[in-house]
Amino acid sequence: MVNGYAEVVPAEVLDGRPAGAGPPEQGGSTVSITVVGASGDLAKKKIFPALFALFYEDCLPEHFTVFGYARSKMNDAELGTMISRTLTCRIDKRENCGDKMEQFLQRCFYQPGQYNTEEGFAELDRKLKEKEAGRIPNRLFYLSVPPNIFVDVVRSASRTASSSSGWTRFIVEKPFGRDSESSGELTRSLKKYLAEEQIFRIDHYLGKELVENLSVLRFSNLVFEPLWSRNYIRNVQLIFSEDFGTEGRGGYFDNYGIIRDIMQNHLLQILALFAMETPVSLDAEDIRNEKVKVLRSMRPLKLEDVVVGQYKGHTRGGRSFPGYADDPTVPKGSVTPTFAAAALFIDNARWDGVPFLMKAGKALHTRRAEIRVQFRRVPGNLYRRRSIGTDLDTATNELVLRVQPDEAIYLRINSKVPGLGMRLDRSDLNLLYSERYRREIPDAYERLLLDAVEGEHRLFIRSDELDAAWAIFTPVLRELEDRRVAPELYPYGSRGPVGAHYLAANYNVRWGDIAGDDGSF
Ligand SMILES: NC(=O)C1=CN([C@@H]2O[C@H](COP(=O)(O)OP(=O)(O)OC[C@H]3O[C@@H](n4cnc5c(N)ncnc54)[C@H](OP(=O)(O)O)[C@@H]3O)[C@@H](O)[C@H]2O)C=CC1
Ligand SMILES: O=C1O[C@H](COP(=O)(O)O)[C@@H](O)[C@H](O)[C@H]1O
Repeated sequence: MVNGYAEVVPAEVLDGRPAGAGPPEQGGSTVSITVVGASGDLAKKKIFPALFALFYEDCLPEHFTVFGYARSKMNDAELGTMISRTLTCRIDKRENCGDKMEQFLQRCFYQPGQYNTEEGFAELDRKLKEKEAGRIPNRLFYLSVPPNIFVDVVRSASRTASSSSGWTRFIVEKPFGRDSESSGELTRSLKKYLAEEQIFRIDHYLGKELVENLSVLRFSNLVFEPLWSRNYIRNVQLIFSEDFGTEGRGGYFDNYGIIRDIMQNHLLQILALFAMETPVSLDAEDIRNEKVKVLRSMRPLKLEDVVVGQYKGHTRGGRSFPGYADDPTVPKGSVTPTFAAAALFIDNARWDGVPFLMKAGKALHTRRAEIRVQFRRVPGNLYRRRSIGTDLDTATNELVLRVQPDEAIYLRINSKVPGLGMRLDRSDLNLLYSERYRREIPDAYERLLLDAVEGEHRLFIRSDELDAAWAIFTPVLRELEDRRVAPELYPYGSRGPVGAHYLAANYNVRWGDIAGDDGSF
């Protein structure tokens, strides 16, 4: 698929273009990107800066326009001022930075309007046409608004501001519902107005460099793929932690909790890429078909395989850190988890019996996201008694993909300590990105926005993937809520509830992120 033109889609909606229109002539087209909810946090923090970075790198088409759309009263100049505060150039690309920002801001415009009526979008359509100036119009809408407004925006924008002869696409932000039912309802509502090919459900973890590299590592290195199964892998750990709480987002968060916020999407997407079979090709549908298969092979998560926690206030070094429940936007007595650990299983031939452990939490001691693969022990290890302070029988190889911060891939091995004796210790074969690659790593939103402009769906979630993902988590979420399971309290800035260790121990696992420096368990 090139630029989204070779897809098989219903004739009338064909990505917003009339059937048989064929690809637009080179140079004869334009792309308009409308950020709906332009006054909001995500737009300021991520979307406008990512669009600028793409512009700086000459990745946007020659003719493009950016529109901000929201209810807030603003004019073009005020939008420009708001955006300019958020723009930065990459450290290695400082030359002409100011000029580039100016050129970018000249392409940014604002249209105020409501989300649930068509007037604002009709006015937007009029302005877009003016900017498109007779070129083939392609339009991308980024829904950066709270989820209860998604369908209103799609209804109004698709009816009044769709492209007449080019493509029209919508990027939809998470959350995609709260459970199987509400997610299904959202999908059905979106599909009243859009074809699946027009919908780009974003999971920004799929745009992270290390997550992209996961498939490259697996499928282009002979040394890994043969080991990638229950025969050699003891367990897989997917770990997410943040060293700050829900500050300012408690109102949103309380309705979702950490399982929906991080596990059901970011960690599960990584798991699917990690565990899928080799796709037929790198085409979006081939990759997504494999992800769906692996997700459908997973057992629904059981309550006994979940531990939940919630952070409480803590004072350290004379500084006080508030508890989750201290947030005035959080309802009194909330049992919403800000931490969860879970053991998941894939019932297929490759992964039968291998625990996939997930751990995600806010207000922990560190900010980190990583995948840890612990291999089985070496049978009949000749060197088991030659180590320095480590039992080599249990200190097995571990492959770590550190998604952030300090992106790295390292393999923990046992190695001989130089000298005349025969002593072994643990060392890392380490690919540290900042040492190997001297360029700044693009933000995930840059890659994903570029893919959406190019019509590439590979890193976006298909509706059947979403259904399969919710099927794994919905029963346990319902049970946690029906029973009002009390979360284990943990101090702000700690390593989280001890229950997570007992859960791992049930499967004979120790969390890799808390094992001794020598890797011993
Ligand atoms: N912020 C983040 O870090 C992340 C956000 N997301 C998702 O991205 C989307 C946008 O997030 P974020 O920018 O934080 O959201 P905001 O709460 O900042 O909302 C974005 C804009 O939507 C409008 N808005 C807010 N609340 C309402 C309401 N109740 N009714 C109508 N309009 C409203 C406001 O614009 P105006 O009043 O001008 O119309 C606001 O500026 C959400 O779906 C969120 O879940 C996903 C990952 C991370
Ligand atoms: O989707 C979300 O992600 C962020 C973490 O993203 P990162 O790229 O900064 O790791 C998280 O803070 C937020 O709660 C969640 O909604």
